[in-house]
Amino acid sequence: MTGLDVKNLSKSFGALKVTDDVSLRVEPGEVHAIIGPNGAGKTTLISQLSGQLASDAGSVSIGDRDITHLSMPERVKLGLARSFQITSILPGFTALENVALAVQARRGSSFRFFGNVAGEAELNEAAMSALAEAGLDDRAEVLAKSLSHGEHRRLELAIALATDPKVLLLDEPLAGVGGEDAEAFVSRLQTFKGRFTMVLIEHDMDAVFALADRVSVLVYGKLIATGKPEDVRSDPAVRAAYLGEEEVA
Ligand SMILES: Nc1ncnc2c1ncn2[C@@H]1O[C@H](COP(=O)(O)OP(=O)(O)OP(=O)(O)O)[C@@H](O)[C@H]1O
Repeated sequence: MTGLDVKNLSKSFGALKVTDDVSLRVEPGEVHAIIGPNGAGKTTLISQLSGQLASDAGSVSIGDRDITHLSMPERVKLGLARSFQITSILPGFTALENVALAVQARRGSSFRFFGNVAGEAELNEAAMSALAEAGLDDRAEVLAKSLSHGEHRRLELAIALATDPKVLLLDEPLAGVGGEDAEAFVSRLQTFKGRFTMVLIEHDMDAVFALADRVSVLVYGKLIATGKPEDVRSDPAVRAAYLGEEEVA
């Protein structure tokens, strides 16, 4: 199992310091949630971890490998996957074809377009297994553009799983997913616990408290607390800065 080490990471947009000297150790196998009010810098931080956004300062390591200067595809090959923006879904292709492309990308084979991909039984088998893990195998032949919002989310998860992640970055997986679908999605994510490390950004506090081993709280780009969910929930500084605000709302 592989952990993630984040040291003194910062990013500014113009005069706005969006992440400010963030240091964080995500233990191997842990589900680590990052919570915080709107605009706190959570998505920016995930983008810095995934390599979509270059940091102004600081370092990121996966296991003992420093990946600070690696591109996103290089990070994916080392096992750091981001759902849900790792690959944009191709609406005119089936769920299976979308996942098959991710399998192919992981294997580092050149980006051959369809015809070849659909014909490769072994590739399809790996893609089907990722689809099944995301609960979407019965929709394998459906065009991505015909999937519901909840199914899209599951397709994005399947695409991330197809890269065989060691560390999975989940950026608001429940956004726009409601009710029973959300509960089913949380249960699905729970089945991945212990298989790989997860960093989760999520506004749905029920999901956070159901999934996270530890929680870090980001406010105005700074981490103000890290700890077990129950400790963070009762931390006065956190309540004042964030959770209290939700209750008032
Ligand atoms: N590319 C960019 N250029 C300029 N400002 C940006 C850019 N990306 C983000 N910001 C600003 O940085 C701040 C943090 O944004 P970010 O999306 O990281 O926050 P967040 O915690 O994920 O918010 P939310 O919970 O609302 O998704 C915001 O004020 C946002 O407007």
